[in-house]
Amino acid sequence: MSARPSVPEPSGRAGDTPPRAGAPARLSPHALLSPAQMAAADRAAPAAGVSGARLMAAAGAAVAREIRARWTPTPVVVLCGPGNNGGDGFVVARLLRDAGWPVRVALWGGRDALRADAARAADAWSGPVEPAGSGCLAGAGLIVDALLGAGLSRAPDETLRALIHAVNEAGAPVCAIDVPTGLDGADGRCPGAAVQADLTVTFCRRKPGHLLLPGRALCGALVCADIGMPAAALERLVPEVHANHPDLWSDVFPWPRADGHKYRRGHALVVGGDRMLGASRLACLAAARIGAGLVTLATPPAAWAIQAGALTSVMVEALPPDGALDQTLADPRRNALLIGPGLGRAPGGRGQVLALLAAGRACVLDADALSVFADRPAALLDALHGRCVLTPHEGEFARLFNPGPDAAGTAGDKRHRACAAARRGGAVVVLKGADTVIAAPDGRCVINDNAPATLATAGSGDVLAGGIAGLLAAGMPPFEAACAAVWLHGLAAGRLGPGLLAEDLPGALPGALAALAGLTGT
Ligand SMILES: NC(=O)C1=CN([C@@H]2O[C@H](COP(=O)(O)OP(=O)(O)OC[C@H]3O[C@@H](n4cnc5c(N)ncnc54)[C@H](O)[C@@H]3O)[C@@H](O)[C@H]2O)[C@@H](O)CC1
Ligand SMILES: Nc1ncnc2c1ncn2[C@@H]1O[C@H](COP(=O)(O)OP(=O)(O)O)[C@@H](O)[C@H]1O
Ligand SMILES: [K+]
Repeated sequence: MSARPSVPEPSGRAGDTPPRAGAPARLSPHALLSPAQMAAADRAAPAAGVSGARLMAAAGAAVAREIRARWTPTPVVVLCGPGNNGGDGFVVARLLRDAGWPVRVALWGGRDALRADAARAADAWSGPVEPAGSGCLAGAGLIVDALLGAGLSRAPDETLRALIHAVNEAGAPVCAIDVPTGLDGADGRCPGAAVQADLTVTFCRRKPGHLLLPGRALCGALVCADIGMPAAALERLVPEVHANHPDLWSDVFPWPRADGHKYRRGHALVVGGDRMLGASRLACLAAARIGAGLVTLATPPAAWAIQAGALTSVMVEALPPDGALDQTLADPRRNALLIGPGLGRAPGGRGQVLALLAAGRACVLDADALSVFADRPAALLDALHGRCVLTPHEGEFARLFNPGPDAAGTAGDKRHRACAAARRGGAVVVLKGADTVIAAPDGRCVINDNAPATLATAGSGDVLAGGIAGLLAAGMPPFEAACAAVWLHGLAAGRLGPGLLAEDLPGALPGALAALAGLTGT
């Protein structure tokens, strides 16, 4: 197995490859840079030996290459804006024309607005430059969006909005340079209007807005091109967020050991309710498939016979009628706890959650284990500890963290809300969705991008919660366990394809684990 970076510390540089003596550290390829960080790298590049013009030439060449790899020659309209994004557009125009493509260029904003490298790139374009307006798109077989880059400084004004709408209504495929215009690369939001691209070519590193919705959906296919940014220009950047990838956590993945036995692989305890019985079963199966050596389902007595009849390798035990957990927690080898799937909102639920938290063991709280605290979130948040993982979807998250007297003050984009919630709770927060964000109380943050839309089906969250519990039982630290389970969950779903039911997911975990083993050389 090759040496891999670990997930970075918030204020450190872990996560990036250790430097050779005298050489700058290499920024993790999974780091997501803010537009401000990317701009700082652009500014630092010349002192590190690579001029802005060279970067722009490489950026334009990368875009032209990606276009030529996907489309056959067709009339292209390149829409250029007033900044360096527009400069990249002029380079693309020249390269495509040199390759024999029919190319027209339309400029949004006056030629005098172009500065430095962008002005020089415009000078190197010898063809005509039309004013950008809806008419300039007539006859386009492909539109190149070089209007604005990632650092949107304000919502598009009326003329830009009209241009964006014209692009989206032109009926031609769109290749966006760096980001679709109107999308804020920092957070994935688009205040006003944004270009809908089929292909987006960005440079050096992706930005959070490429992964977070709605940004991700606006990008179409995303390519991150190497444009020769010198390592020294990136060396001072401390990425605050990464894209989820095994490189971030595979070094602590709990593969079974040749000298192991089932107790070494951990014992996950799932506390179920007396309704929605399938939910806790799905969680148990996922916990066992992903790596726990033993799994026990503790169930209300009324559900015992059904659960015991439906499960084989998972042990099923009946709780006392009052739901007290002291007996079931008496065995300290039950080292990872899960409550929530199928719990329901019966009055005893809160007490059970607090009892599990009081045990101080690794613990996953999902679904109703979160919702039962909707009227008094502080009662839950104050009881959490550093080995807890919360797995809310947006609805459950809002119940706990919406601004209010108890709130974590979680306004803002999805990443910042998840991070604020993790800080407030002192626990790992997995804020689920197509762009699941995993945040740790120490500031680490990962965005997942491998989950297919077929996961939007009842019970898939129960499988995820069980997967996290299984990895916790097997000894993985909470943040890494959450990242790994989310990634494996997405991969398993992707491998199943259309028609997926939540009950298919545990059975698809072995294939996903095998793929992980192959990827990491385990
Ligand atoms: N990151 C890199 O490694 C490289 C980046 N390059 C390109 O440089 C771009 C960044 O260049 P710039 O910083 O000049 O950014 P832009 O090309 O996005 O232009 C910024 C200009 O647009 C204005 N603006 C921002 N939002 C606006 C709005 N809503 N309405 C009207 N005007 C608005 C700003 O005030 C500013 O004048 C990147 O997106 C990329 O395409 C490449 O040229 C070279 C390498
Ligand atoms: N459109 C989507 N694309 C990708 N993943 C999704 C999408 N919608 C939901 N998911 C994922 O599916 C799971 C759903 O969990 P949850 O909402 O708790 O459902 P349930 O309670 O039915 O199990 C989460 O892991 C979530 O991230
Ligand atoms: K653009």
